[in-house]
Amino acid sequence: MARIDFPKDFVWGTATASYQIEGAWQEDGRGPSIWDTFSKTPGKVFNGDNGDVACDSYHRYEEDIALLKKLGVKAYRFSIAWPRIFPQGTGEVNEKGLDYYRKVVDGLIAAGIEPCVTLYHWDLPQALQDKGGWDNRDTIDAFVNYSEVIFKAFNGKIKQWITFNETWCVSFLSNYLGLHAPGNTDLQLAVNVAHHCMVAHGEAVKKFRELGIEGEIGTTHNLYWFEPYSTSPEDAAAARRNRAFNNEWFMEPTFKGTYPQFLVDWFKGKGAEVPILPGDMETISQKIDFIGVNFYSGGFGRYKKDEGLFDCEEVQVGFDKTYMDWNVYADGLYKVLSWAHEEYGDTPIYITENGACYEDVLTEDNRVHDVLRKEYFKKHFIQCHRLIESGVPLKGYFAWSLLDNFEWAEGYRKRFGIVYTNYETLERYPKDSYYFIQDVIKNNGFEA
Ligand SMILES: CO[C@H](O)c1c[n+]2c([nH]1)[C@H](O)[C@@H](O)[C@H](O)[C@H]2CO
Repeated sequence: MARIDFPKDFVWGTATASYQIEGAWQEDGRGPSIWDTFSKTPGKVFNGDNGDVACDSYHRYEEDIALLKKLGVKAYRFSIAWPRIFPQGTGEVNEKGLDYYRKVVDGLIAAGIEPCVTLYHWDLPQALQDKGGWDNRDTIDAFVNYSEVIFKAFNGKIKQWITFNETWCVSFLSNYLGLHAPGNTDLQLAVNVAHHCMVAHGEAVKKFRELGIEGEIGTTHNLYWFEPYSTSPEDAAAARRNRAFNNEWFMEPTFKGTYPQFLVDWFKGKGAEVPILPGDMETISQKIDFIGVNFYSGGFGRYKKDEGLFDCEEVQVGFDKTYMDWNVYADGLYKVLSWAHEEYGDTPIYITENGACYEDVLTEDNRVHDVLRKEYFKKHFIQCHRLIESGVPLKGYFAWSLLDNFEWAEGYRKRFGIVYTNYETLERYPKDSYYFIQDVIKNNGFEA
């Protein structure tokens, strides 16, 4: 058995998001978000599930903080619900909304846990969507206004700031594939949304710097490792398009201030062009202090004419699968972050999400023996260690997720938590994976 030891300043954490855990959807002045609308649109979410109650963390946040403290994490990543702060997206600040997050942040700090806050994890105020949402450039200013209120309210308390969670999901998953809120299926619209979200990210970074807010700011992109099935040029080109759709389309603007030209041309051929205004690319590529990467899986693809958006079909090569039918491809984590480091330089990296969904069974004595999830984490921790040993500036890891929670279009049937949530009683029960991670954090390593 080989000993795997992490640097003493390595940040172990877990992650959640507002709409997925808070519930209290109409409490204390919260306005409706696009996920309230989408989840209550018949056929959009499994079983008609919605976030009205979720894990009720709005009322049970102290239980969550106690679980985090017992777990031994150094940091906790959560998101702030814009509709709690500005029920109509802009206008007057809803102080009661801010009060909730003041209690969470103060509770975390009292427990010795660093709050790491995502400003936008998909719950756009519906009132802004009614005016075009991210397709409307006015939403950029609304986001900066909202961000400024949060920056000022928590300056000195929150030290790690993430502007957006997964602009790929906000744009292509939600506005081209139509699987997430608001559920559009238009490529040009999705390209507009992606661009405007990245401009909004850059404008928020500028505001953060202008205000002299303490701490570090970055953004989180979901990176997917995707390789050609064969060495044929057709497979290589097809796989590169598919990978770039997820990775380069967002990382290039963020770090190089340009879009990958081969994909710009490809989208142009599909009738979609990027609505760049003068100054946009400089704004998007504002220097950031870290990059958050969400990694779950990867795969192989080959050329197949007229298959999907990129003439590319995924090829099954025998990976084990999670309950989301995602490949368990831990080496992909090493490959994608090595690639990102090589391509985009030495900006510190945090894995802001990594985890797995399996069919969990709660035993009579309220235990969950989630062997497969433990194995998933162990495999990915080893790859984290390989990355650190290889000189990649990997500074921390946030397990997704602290709790079983509202898994978007999959509703509550898909569980990612290291803590089991009983949705009838809202009781929380740590799973075996929780105790595994607790031990890894305590020893800052493990026997591989
Ligand atoms: C392809 O996976 C994505 O990177 C991804 C996976 N996940 C995410 N993004 C979101 O950030 C979370 O809100 C989800 O709950 C979580 C699990 O589905």
